[in-house]
Amino acid sequence: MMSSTTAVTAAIERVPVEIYKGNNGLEKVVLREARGSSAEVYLYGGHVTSWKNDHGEELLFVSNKAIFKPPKPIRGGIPICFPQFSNLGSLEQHGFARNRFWSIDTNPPPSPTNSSSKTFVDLILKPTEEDMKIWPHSFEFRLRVILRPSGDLMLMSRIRNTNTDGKPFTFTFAYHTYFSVSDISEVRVEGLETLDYLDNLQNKQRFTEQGDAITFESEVDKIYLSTPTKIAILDHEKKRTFVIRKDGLPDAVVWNPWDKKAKAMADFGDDEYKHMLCVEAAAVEKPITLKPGEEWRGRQELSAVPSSYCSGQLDPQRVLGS
Ligand SMILES: O=P(O)(O)OC[C@H]1O[C@@H](O)[C@H](O)[C@@H](O)[C@@H]1O
Repeated sequence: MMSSTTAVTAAIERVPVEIYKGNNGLEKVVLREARGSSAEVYLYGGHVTSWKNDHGEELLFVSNKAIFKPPKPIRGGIPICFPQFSNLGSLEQHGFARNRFWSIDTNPPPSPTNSSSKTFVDLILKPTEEDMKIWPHSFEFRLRVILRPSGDLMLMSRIRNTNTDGKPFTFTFAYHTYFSVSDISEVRVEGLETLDYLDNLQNKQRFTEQGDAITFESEVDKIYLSTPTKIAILDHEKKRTFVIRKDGLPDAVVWNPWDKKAKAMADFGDDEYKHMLCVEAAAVEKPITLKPGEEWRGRQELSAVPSSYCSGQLDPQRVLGS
């Protein structure tokens, strides 16, 4: 549903941000690059719901049954998990940032990472009085979503402790990215082999990954620890490779609910598990603590590149090398 467009310009040179009414009238920002790529970000959740390449192909998965209605988070895209990942604390699952209304930050402090890209939006989340009843801390969470001329999508988060009571706070975090894949049984993940992980399906027990590459034939819910800064998702059928580059986010969660859990989720189609995979750049094992005035940064950059390889013959260096 596309209706009124508003141009928001800032002092810096940039492409004006387009704002539309999206599903259920919720506002979304649309970013477009000259070569044809695009991205959409809902203010509800600060949530990227679409990332398309130059050919207009959607690269993120969003469920056909996704509920675009507060307080339910949107099923798919890139939910932001903050200030708590999963159920690792007293807050609701994955924290509250994904079901709060963010604002456009028209006057963000300078950021060193945006020298060349002009297509981006700055969002900000600050806690309400109600939020502070459940998490008694004052913070400013700035999220910049950048679409590069190449079509790469970058998310950069800056979280600042603005407590005036002198108290530090501690949080865990994830970019809960749902990648769109042709067929989960044709997908492999590279970059996590031989690493330790906590298995959410086995009481978060710690194991060491043994296989050459990670492939999928049943439910998976693992938190890989101290992961490299690059991870690749190879979609054999689609001949597409996603590359995740991350910074400040040592862990990587890999999740697919598979058939049984899919059926139990109201906002997820019974067979949709075949067409998605979550690989989530995260900071989980070692929670982050900020003193008043301190700021944390966590960044992920996503690329989608054509891949032509024969299963089992991939040289990981070719994908993961810079
Ligand atoms: O249904 P939610 O709250 O969006 O969570 C989906 C999944 O998110 C993953 O990150 C967790 O590891 C899983 O345990 C969880 O089931």
